[in-house]
Amino acid sequence: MPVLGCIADDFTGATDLASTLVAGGMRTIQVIGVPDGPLPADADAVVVALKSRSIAADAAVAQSRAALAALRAAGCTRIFFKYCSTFDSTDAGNIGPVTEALMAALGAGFTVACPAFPTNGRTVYKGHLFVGDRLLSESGMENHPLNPMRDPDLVRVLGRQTVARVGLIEHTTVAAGPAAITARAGDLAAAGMPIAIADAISDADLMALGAAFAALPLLTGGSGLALGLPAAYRVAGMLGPTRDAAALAVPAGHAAVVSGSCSKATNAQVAAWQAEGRPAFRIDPLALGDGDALVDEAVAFALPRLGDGPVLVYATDTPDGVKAAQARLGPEASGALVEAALAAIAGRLVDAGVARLVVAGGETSGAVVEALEAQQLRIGAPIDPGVPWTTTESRGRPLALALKSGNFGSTDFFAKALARLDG
Ligand SMILES: Nc1ncnc2c1ncn2[C@@H]1O[C@H](COP(=O)(O)OP(=O)(O)O)[C@@H](O)[C@H]1O
Ligand SMILES: O=C(O)[C@@H](O)C(=O)COP(=O)(O)O
Repeated sequence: MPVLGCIADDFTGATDLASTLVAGGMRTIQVIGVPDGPLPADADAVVVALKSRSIAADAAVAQSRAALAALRAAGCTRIFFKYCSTFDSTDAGNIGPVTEALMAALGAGFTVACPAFPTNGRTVYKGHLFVGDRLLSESGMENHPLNPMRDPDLVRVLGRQTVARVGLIEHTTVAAGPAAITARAGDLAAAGMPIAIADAISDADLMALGAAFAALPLLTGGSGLALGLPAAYRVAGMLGPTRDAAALAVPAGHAAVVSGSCSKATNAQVAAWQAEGRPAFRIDPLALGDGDALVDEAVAFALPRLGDGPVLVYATDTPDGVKAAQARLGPEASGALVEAALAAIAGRLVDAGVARLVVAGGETSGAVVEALEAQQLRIGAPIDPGVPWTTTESRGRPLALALKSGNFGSTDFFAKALARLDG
């Protein structure tokens, strides 16, 4: 019976968390959307992937509550709400509203919020989120198409999204270890702050937070906060021995990359692909909207080339390009239009024999995976930190999928990911 039930607010975030749990020796499955049937009893952890990061807060709350009910029915006694290591949200939510709804449903008197992921350069110090050596608000995330992050002070950011007051567990406390951390949590709860941002600047900090909070009914954060959980559950006698990540059976077939992320990292990855002379087709949002003409053109570009190697279809653009599209179409409408086009293209490529697909971008991955009607992902080894290969079935066909968070991956990620399957 699974111990840990996870609710992820996007699909790349879900595979990131699942990858961490697998690396910690937990048998983990990822399910797409709120499960409507029984969950496998032989998993240690179940990660429910929602596409709830950028939708209305009440819809995100409803979906998260439904996921919680399914996870509790499957026997999970610990719940993890996974959001982005760059705390992607707006003042309307959804991190705060979903956290408060899950706390209420679980009767949780205290929970922690920690997006730190030091391996990928996200650290939290004095409640401020850094990406590499820059504050969140100067990291490129201030230009995100859907949730620009312009305030790096997470106590303030989360406080704007919650009814409850938000406290801080400072680094001096975290560095002092689990006993100091739980004492501080008790003090904050008693002082009327039932949610606290926790500082963490190293994996050792995250291990201490995991050990301190493994018994809480609800944890919230990035995948880094899960680093210490497998060991803590093992110490508590809740888990069997460490398991090796299952080797994936990778299907044969053509390969493609679909990219809708406009992050700095993805822009560099698209540029690196093109600099190697690899085939790439650009989707211009301003040329979409007249039926499926551009979708047809993209498919017509890709199909004859697939026999020679992987093809990239991308809407990825610079902040100025995104601004131009948003000025004409509006931020939400341009995002939705591009997502729908990329999802349709991915579906047609898979129908035409693509069996290995890299998708860049969390919302983009959500749209693509929903269009492919995938229901469960098996998690394999990481390509880069936070991005594993996975396998699934799309309408009866086996499919290898790598869902790349916009901000993750080395510059040569796309080619590297596909080469990894051949190796
Ligand atoms: N050229 C573009 N102009 C406007 N919006 C775009 C463009 N390309 C992609 N988008 C949208 O930007 C959003 C990127 O979000 P996402 O896929 O989650 O990437 P990330 O993982 O970098 O956050 C999606 O909604 C996508 O459709
Ligand atoms: O925590 C992270 O950074 C990722 O797991 C994540 O949530 C990915 O989101 P996107 O950057 O929108 O792909």
